[in-house]
Amino acid sequence: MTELLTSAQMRAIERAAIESGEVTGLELMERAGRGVVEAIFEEWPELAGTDADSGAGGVDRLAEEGGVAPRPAASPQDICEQKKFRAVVLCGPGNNGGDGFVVARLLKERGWEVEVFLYGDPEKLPPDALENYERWVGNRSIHKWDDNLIEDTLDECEHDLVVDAVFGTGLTRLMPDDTERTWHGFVPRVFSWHQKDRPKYVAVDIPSGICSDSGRNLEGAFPTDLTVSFHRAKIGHYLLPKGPPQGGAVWCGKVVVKDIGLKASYVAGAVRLCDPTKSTLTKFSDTHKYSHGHALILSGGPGRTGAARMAARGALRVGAGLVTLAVPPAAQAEVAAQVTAIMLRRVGDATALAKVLEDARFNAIGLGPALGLDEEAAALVATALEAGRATVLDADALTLLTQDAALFAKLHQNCVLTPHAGEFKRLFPDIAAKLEAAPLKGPAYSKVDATREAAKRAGCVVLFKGPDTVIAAPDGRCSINSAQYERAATWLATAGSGDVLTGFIAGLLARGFDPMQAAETAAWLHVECALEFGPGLIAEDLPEQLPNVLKRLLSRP
Ligand SMILES: NC(=O)C1=CN([C@@H]2O[C@H](COP(=O)(O)OP(=O)(O)OC[C@H]3O[C@@H](n4cnc5c(N)ncnc54)[C@H](OP(=O)(O)O)[C@@H]3O)[C@@H](O)[C@H]2O)[C@@H](O)CC1
Ligand SMILES: Nc1ncnc2c1ncn2[C@@H]1O[C@H](COP(=O)(O)OP(=O)(O)O)[C@@H](O)[C@H]1O
Ligand SMILES: [K+]
Repeated sequence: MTELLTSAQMRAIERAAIESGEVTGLELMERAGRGVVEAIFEEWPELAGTDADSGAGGVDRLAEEGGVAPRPAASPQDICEQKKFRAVVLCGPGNNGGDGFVVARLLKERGWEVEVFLYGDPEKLPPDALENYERWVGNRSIHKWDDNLIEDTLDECEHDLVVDAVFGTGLTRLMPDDTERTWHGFVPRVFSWHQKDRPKYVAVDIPSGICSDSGRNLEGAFPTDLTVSFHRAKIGHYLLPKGPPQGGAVWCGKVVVKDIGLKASYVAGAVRLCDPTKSTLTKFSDTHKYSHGHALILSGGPGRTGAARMAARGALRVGAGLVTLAVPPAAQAEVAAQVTAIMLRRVGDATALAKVLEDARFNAIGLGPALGLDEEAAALVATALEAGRATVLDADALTLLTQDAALFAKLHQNCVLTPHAGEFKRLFPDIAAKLEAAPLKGPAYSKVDATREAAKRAGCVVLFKGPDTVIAAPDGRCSINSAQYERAATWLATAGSGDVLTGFIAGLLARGFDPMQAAETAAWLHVECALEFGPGLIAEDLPEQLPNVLKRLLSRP
C-alpha cells in the first residue's frame, strides 16, 4: 500500500536525507521545481510546444532593455505584446515559494513569458528559497504581491498557466486576512473556474490554503487543476472535509507525485492508501468450503429482509465458503423465496441465536442492516458480541450501540464498526464535534485523527465511510480508501450499498482476514465494483461485479 505522509513526516525524511549528506536542500528544491514542470508538460503536452513555437532560447526582452535586478515590473500591456506561452507564478514566503522560483526559471529557460509575484519579504526567505529568488531576480523582474496587479495581469491577456507556490506543507494558520487583502475575495477573482480560455492552475505540493495533514481549508484555498507533490502524497490530498468551505481533494484537481530522489523508507505510523495486492486475496485460498469460513448474517423481520440478503450475497461472492441468513420465523418464507446458494436458519430471538452460535464453524457475523431498534434487536447484538466471533456491525446495530453503554462495552478486538458520518456523530459525538469545529491553525484535526481516536475508544476497527473512507485500528494502523480522482464513483452512494459492504467485510472475516485487513480489502473492492459497473448502479449490482474485479486483481503480475 502507498504511504500518505503528514508534513512532519515529510520534513523528517527531508532532514534525514540532508543530514546524511546524500543530498542538499537546494538540490531537493531544484528537483521539486523540475518535477512540477515535467508534470505540467505531461498533463498538457500542448504546453510543451516546440522550441520554435514556444520561443525557447528566446531572450528575455526585459533583460535586453538593460534593466538590473530586481527591475521594475513590466506593465500588463507590455507583457501582452509578445506571443509566447505565458505563466504567472505566485510565490510565498517559505520553501514552497522557493519551488515556485525554480518553476519560473525553468519555464523561462524554455522561452516562456513568466511573471512572478512574491508574497512576503525577500530578506525573510529561508536560505534555499532565497538562493532561488536570487537566481530568478538575477536578470528578471519580480513583483511585490499586489492583488490588483495580479488580477490585471491575468485580465489583460491570455495566460496559459498559473502556478500556486504560496504555501505548502508549512501552512500553520488561517490564510492571511489583513487590511490589504482578503484571500476570500482574491481567490474567486483570480482563480475563476468559469472564465473562458482560462489558464491551467497548478499547485506546488498542495493548493495554498489546504492543510496538508487534514485536507481542511484554512479559509481561502486556491482551487487547482493539477497538484504536483513530492516523494509521497500527503494525507490532505485524499481527505474531503465537508464545507463550507470544502477542502482537500476538491481543490487538488488531480494529484501527481514526483520522485525527488529521496530514499523510500518505512515510515512508522504512516497512513496508507488502500490498494490490496494479489497476495492479500490468495493467501487464504484453501480448497475446502469450511476452510473459507462460514458467515452468519442477521436479517430483519418481514418486509425488511432485503438489506441482509444483499449483505449475504456480498459475503458469498467475496469468497466466504458458506453463508447463512439468520431469519426471524415470520420472515422465513419471504427470504426462502429469494435465495438459493445462501442457507437459512430460523432465529426468533437472542436465545436462538446463542444456540446457533454454539456451532464454532460460524466464524464471522454481520449484523445491523434493517435489524430493527427494539429490545429484541439489542439482545441479538449483545448475544452476537458475547460470542466473541469476528463481527461487523453496521446501521441499526450502530444506533443500538449509541443507546446503551453496556452494549458498547461488549465490543471486542474482532469487531468492525462501519458508520457513515451521521452514525459516527451519534457514536462519538465529542470526536465528531472536534472534526466539525472550524479549524484555526494547521495541522488541523482530521478525519484520520477522528477515526483513530474512535477506534481506540471502541477497542476495535472503525471504518468511517465516505468518498474518503478512513479505516483505523486501535493500535494506530490507519488507511484511506479513496473514491476520488481516477477512482471517483459518486454513484456508489446509492441505497443499500453500505449493506453490501457489510457483507463483503463479513465474507472476508469468515475467510480469516484480520479485521483491519478485511475492512480495507472490502472497502477497496466495493469501489472497484462500482467502477466496474459505472453509473446506473444499484446496490444489488455490486456483488455481481466481484468475479470480474477479482479476476483482474488476481491476474496482476
Ligand atoms: N520537505 C521536503 O522534503 C521538501 C519541501 N519542499 C517544499 O517546501 C515546502 C515546505 O516549505 P516550508 O516548510 O518552508 O513551508 P511553506 O509551505 O513554504 O510555508 C512556510 C511559510 O509560510 C508562512 N505561513 C504559514 N502559514 C501562513 C499563513 N496562514 N499566513 C501567512 N504566512 C503563513 C510561514 O511563516 P511562519 O509560520 O514561519 O511565520 C513561513 O514563512 C513544501 O510544501 C514543498 O513545496 C521542496 O522544496 C522539496 C523537498
Ligand atoms: N461520493 C461518494 N463516492 C463514493 N462512495 C461513496 C460516496 N458517498 C458515500 N459513498 C459510499 O457509499 C456507501 C454508503 O453506505 P451507507 O451510507 O451505509 O448507505 P446505505 O445505508 O444506504 O447502505 C459507503 O460505502 C460509502 O463509503
Ligand atoms: K502551494
